[in-house]
Amino acid sequence: MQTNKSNNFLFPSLEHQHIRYNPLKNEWVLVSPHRTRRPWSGQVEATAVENIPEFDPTNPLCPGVRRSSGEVTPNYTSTYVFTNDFPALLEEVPKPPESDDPLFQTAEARGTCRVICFHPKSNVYLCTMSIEEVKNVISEWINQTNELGKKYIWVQIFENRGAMMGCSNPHPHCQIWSSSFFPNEPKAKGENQRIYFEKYGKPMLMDYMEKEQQKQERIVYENDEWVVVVPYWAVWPFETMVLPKRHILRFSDFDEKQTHFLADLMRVLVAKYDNLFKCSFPYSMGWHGAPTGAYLNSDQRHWTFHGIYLPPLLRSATVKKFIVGYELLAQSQRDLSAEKAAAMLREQSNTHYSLL
Ligand SMILES: O=C1CCN([C@@H]2O[C@H](COP(=O)(O)O)[C@@H](O)[C@H]2O)C(=O)N1
Repeated sequence: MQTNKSNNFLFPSLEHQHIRYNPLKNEWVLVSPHRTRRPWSGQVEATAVENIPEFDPTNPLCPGVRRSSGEVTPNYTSTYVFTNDFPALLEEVPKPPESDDPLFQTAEARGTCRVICFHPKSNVYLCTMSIEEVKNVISEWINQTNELGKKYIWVQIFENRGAMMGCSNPHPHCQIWSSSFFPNEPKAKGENQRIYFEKYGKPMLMDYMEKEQQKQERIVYENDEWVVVVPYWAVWPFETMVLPKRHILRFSDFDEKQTHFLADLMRVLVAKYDNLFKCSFPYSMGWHGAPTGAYLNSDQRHWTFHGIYLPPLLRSATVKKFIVGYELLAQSQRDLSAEKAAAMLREQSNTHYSLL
């Protein structure tokens, strides 16, 4: 069996097109590194103005301001959680009618949606908050997962950062949507991790993390407890995945060290992202772990808790990748290789440019 090095010599995957397999999703992505030389004459977005005030008396996520529900946001001093006034899921709804037509199936969808404010000030963010303040956010994520996970099989924590991601409010915050049904993305990941575990006897993402540490080709940053890579099968140019060095299934498995070092990693990762193009790097991010609710009493050892960052920027603060055309009709495609994207992020300072 040829070693990876000789394969790279015979087929330098940083130069020639090829497809890469994503074992988590059981999908392939087309990689066309030769295309990075093409001239760019596409759309350019205006960069967001970054003069966010510390307090906005009209922003309902700020302490003391009235929300759409009529409730007044308290003068919170750390994190603050409230039920979304415009939720996509409600807790109590009538069941939809059964159907025996295989082409017209409906099923029940119950849940609850919450908003978590990271900090009382609007002009701070994870990369400029103290590590203790970021640990408060992680502790809130653990609390919410424990509470909502008792009732719902899926608790999706996610953050849309920046207007480019449709974020409707500049105050540092994220959302939680918990549901009575198992959403498509994590359900597919769970199935592929189970198949791998049954075949190889180890959790897929723990094997993957160990091999990425041996290869040292796509690591962006690591500390005592976590490693962040641009995954071998990444789709978005600077997509990253956060992996634990000790096997855990969910937020509820965290110990103090994992909380501390995840806070460290998140501050460094966002600083690197923002340093790349000297802007507040837009992204959607979230966490996937073993399902909860009824699944809490079943064997979920095939799962590995991990984080996903999905940023759209491609070449500058104003040039983004579009998932359109071939990528919607055929399959995902990227030009910049995962290895080059990882090197570009790795080379960035661990300290946010606004603090340098
Ligand atoms: O008074 C308000 C303002 C915003 N919100 C909610 O805050 C959320 C802000 O999150 P986004 O910026 O990701 O859209 C959004 O889902 C919106 O519904 C309230 O629940 N009440």
